[in-house]
Amino acid sequence: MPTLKFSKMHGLGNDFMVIDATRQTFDTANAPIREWADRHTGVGFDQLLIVESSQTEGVDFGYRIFNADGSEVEQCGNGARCFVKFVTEQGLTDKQEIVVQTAKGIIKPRLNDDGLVTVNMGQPRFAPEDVPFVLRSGEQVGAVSYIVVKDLDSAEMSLVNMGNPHAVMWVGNVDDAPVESWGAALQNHQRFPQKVNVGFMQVVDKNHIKLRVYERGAGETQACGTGACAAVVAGVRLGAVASGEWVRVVLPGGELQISWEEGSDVMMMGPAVTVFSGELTY
Ligand SMILES: N[C@@H](CCC[C@H](N)C(=O)O)C(=O)O
Repeated sequence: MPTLKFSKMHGLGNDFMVIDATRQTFDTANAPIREWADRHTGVGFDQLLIVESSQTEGVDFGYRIFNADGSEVEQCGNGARCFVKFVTEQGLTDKQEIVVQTAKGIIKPRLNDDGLVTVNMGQPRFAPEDVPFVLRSGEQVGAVSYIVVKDLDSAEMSLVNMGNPHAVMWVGNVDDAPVESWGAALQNHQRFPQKVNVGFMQVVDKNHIKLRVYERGAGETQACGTGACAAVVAGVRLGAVASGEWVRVVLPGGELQISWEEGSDVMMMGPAVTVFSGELTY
């Protein structure tokens, strides 16, 4: 039976099992990811992160990400911060800023002197088919009738791709937003054949938003880094959030700082924590 060393990490409560595939053999095809993700009988995590070597000039590492349901995804913001902390703590690099290849492009996480991590998350994409769209009153989204949202009779969702797909809805109060029901229904809506991460954003002021995210392949998480980036991008485009300034994004698990202006890369800053390291056989 193969044995595997791993670390358990989290970024604002969005938790990860992190595997170093540069110094041990790891075959994702045979990995029981769903079993490991189980919070009662496994390690328990929202995403599995795999650190790989890179053969590409100027790129330090490869980074693969799997959701708790076993699906492979393109990007993970909280994971990127844990990634840089992991490769530093494990002695895989002594660089403060590393260049990482993900399934959808390059990201550049940097470990700051104060222990926080800043990540250049690259540019958001707005494909022509990703223009904001409106669900009208009475439209059926999965099993959920749309009329429920307060006194609104329609809601616009901004579709922002941060490498992975996000739909961001601007709501009056995140505390009573229908995150579970709407998140699950929208995620499986025919409009999103690849499924989607659904964010519920409350704008407190131009430099402060609150956010809850129902993640593709994991359900509602304590925090979603790419979701926070997508929400700030959506907020800037809607004129509700400050452009080119740090915006506080308060999630159930804590706080991130995100900054973006049209035409620029999205910057994210926040913590990354190692919980424990272990070894398992499978
Ligand atoms: N928690 C993540 C996002 C992980 C991937 C996402 N669930 C997807 O399927 O796209 C983050 O911090 O960005």
